[in-house]
Amino acid sequence: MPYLVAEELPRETAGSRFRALLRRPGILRLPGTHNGMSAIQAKTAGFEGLYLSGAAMTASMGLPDLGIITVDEVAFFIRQIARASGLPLLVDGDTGYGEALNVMHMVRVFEEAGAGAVHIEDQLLPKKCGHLNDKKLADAHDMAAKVAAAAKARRDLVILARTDAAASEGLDGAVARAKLYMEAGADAIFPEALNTAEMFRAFAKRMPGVPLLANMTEFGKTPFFTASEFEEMGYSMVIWPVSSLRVANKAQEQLYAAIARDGGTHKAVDRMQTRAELYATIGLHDYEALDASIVQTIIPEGMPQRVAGSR
Ligand SMILES: C[C@](O)(C(=O)O)[C@H](CC(=O)O)C(=O)O
Repeated sequence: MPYLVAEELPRETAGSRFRALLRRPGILRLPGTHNGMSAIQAKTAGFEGLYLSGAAMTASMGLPDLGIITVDEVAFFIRQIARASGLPLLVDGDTGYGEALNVMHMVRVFEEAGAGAVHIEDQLLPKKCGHLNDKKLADAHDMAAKVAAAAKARRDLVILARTDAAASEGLDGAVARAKLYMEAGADAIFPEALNTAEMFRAFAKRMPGVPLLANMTEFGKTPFFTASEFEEMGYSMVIWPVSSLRVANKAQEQLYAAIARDGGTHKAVDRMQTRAELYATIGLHDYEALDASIVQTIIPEGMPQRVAGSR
């Protein structure tokens, strides 16, 4: 049903619904959804929580993932995904868009926009995809201050601290940072760009009792593991951050090439979501039925009728 009907809206905040998912047994599977449409499609496939990737969001805007977009631009994406799906969403908060006060502002804006969780990372700007080389790391205590600021600003939002330290400081450095960030108030840890099963296992073993997130991004440093394999290695959440956008982008690229080549879309039609499928996905008829029911029922009697042309 449309998000417009109050009684259809979730009563609990997105943060507490995200926590509830996290408390359940089994790994929490969070596919990346780069807009409202993909969020609906992921929900239809059975997912109960979603991920909003900085890489996918910026790429969909035709921009690189260097931390150059703004909090309000991200809020626009959060709102459409939360609204269209009604599901709790983990949002990529990059480096928090600045220092402590900026992080607090980000947390408030994201939470008000409908996010259930956020992750912030210990890179310096311009930040990079965690699977690239030569990342510049923030001082661990400066990052801990950001985590503390985030924890102070949130109501229910789940705070994940991401550490990009494994590449430059090794597993010991990543573990030491993760422990510091937990002491500063993080709820969970995202160890970025681990590259072997041994590394994933060793990290989890050294962080007992701490919810951990695994990033199954393609074309990066992490070899392919399934959700069950990550669970077995000690992880409580897994994201496939950019996959939906990668697939959509490839399909679009082929479409434009087909129009340029064939002078029309006629050869691409069998690869399109049909009009009927599109309307069914967004629930057009539910919105129309809602409008019809309101127009039918809400006609106050005894109200003076406006005569056409009168003011
Ligand atoms: C998780 C990530 O931060 C993202 O923006 O989704 C990226 C994903 C990617 O670039 O593949 C990352 O730094 O891993």
